Amino acid sequence: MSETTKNAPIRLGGPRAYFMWGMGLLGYLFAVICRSSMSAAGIEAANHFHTTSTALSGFLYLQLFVYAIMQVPAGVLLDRFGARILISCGGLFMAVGQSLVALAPVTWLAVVGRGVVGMGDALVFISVVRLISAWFPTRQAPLLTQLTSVTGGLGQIISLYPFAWLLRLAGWQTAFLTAAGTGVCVAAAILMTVRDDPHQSSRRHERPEGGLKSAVRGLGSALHSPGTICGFFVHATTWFPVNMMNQLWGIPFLLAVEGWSRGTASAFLGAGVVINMVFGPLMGRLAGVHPIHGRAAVVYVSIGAQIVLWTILLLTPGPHPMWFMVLLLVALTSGGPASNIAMDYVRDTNRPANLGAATGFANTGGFLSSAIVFLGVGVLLDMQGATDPSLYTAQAMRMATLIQYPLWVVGLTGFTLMLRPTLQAIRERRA
Ligand SMILES: NCCCC[C@H](N)C(=O)NCC(=O)O
Repeated sequence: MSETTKNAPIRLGGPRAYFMWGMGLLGYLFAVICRSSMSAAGIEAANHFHTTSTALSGFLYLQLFVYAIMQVPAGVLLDRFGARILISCGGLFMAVGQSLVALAPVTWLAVVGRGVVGMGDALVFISVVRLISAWFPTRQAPLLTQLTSVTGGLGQIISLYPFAWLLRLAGWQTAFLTAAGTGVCVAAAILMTVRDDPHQSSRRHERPEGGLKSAVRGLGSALHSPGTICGFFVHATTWFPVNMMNQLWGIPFLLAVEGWSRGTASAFLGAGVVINMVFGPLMGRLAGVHPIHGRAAVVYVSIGAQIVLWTILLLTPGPHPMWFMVLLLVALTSGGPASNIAMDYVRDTNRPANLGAATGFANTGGFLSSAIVFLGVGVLLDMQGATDPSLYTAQAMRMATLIQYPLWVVGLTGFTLMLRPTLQAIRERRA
């Protein structure tokens, strides 16, 4: 590289930055397609493995579990090897996982395949967030993070329509092997084109001194930063209610408490995708322009609205008027984009060398709280004798969803305690 190029001022946020982000986004879109492909396969999956839909939900748990426990190691690896390597490896892992699902002669091998998909998936989102921090100015990064989340979410639509269509037309193996082949192409494209940092002179990640040990020490420093813990609480407190409704308990709740049909309940929850598209860019812009008061306001308003509307819902008899249910959906959906503000607190309070570990840690928050709620609702239903869906009464469902309140109390307390030192750190850094 010539001296001139080396000394040329680096332009953050220019066309090259958008290209790098676009490639990362491609990796994330593929990750979302893979994670939702099994549920999109629906009845075909049950038929293919000669099993029940309930047993198939085990696939979802495993994938989520692997994703969650991999976040911190993935973050440490991200600091060591960089986003380019991690997203590419993520794509390859997912390709291997999808191939196992395609070819598995027995169900347990497909379960392993889904675990491998979860492992690959875990490497991608935090790596794209890391690419954004490297390539865009601080003020623009929150918007790009939100756009990643919204655009990547479209992967679910790709699974539900083109992928499900291919599955019905060409069969199980062809559909899952096509997904696997796509993963290999995506990984190769990212490996060949992405550069982790505009300051690097080649595509090779300039590894920090001290090997993996020093990357693990970086995790220690990341945990000492108030913004990392603040981000963890933001992620843990904003997102679990909408995740609980979308992933598992929304339909049974709406059937039991509101007396809706399955079709109406699915359409209602599906409308959240559109609301998300509005909230994501709005919150991203606000979080970039008003890092001190704007971000905190979004978090408090989102959690506050969710608590108030859930409380009204649980204290008043159903069916509730549609305008009220729409308000509830808007409040619930705001939790998804609000959870991304976690990444903004992390980014603005950590050294670039520890950013992967810090982001990985914060990103476990919502997965941990979601896991507690997924399981807690089931346990509380069982304790009331509602052991199968035919026994889910409105009263049992209302009682079971009370599990959210202790999480809100812990999360809000943690966020409020960590907010002041986090804002102090942001102010100092910007001064
Ligand atoms: N539709 C909104 C989803 C919120 C995304 C969430 N903050 C998150 O952590 N995503 C990680 C991922 O891998 O998707």
